[in-house]
Amino acid sequence: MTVTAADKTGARTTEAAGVITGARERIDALDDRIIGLIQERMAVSAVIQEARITSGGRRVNLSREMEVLDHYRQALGKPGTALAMTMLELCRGRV
Ligand SMILES: O=C(O)C(=O)C[C@]1(C(=O)O)C=C[C@@H](O)C=C1
Repeated sequence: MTVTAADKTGARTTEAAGVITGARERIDALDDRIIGLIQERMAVSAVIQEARITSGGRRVNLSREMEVLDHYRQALGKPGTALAMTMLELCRGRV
């Protein structure tokens, strides 16, 4: 059995299926860029943590994490805080 564009997108018309397919391609490209930026952030965060640990400090700096969480919350609202917490976990591991 053939799977049509409408089946794949959930649209009920070929016009809507075309819009959705095009927009999904843009989302996939955006997600690739977001993932790349997250990986870049992880690398920069690792440099900071390594410098602090090598100097005798701790991996985690809670006051800075509060600033990061507040930044995301101000930009994206409450879900922004959850997103920032996941980002911080990716960058410094679980605490
Ligand atoms: O800014 C720092 O001091 C960092 O170590 C970076 C970072 C972050 O990824 O934003 C990671 C761990 C710290 O607990 C706080 C923030």
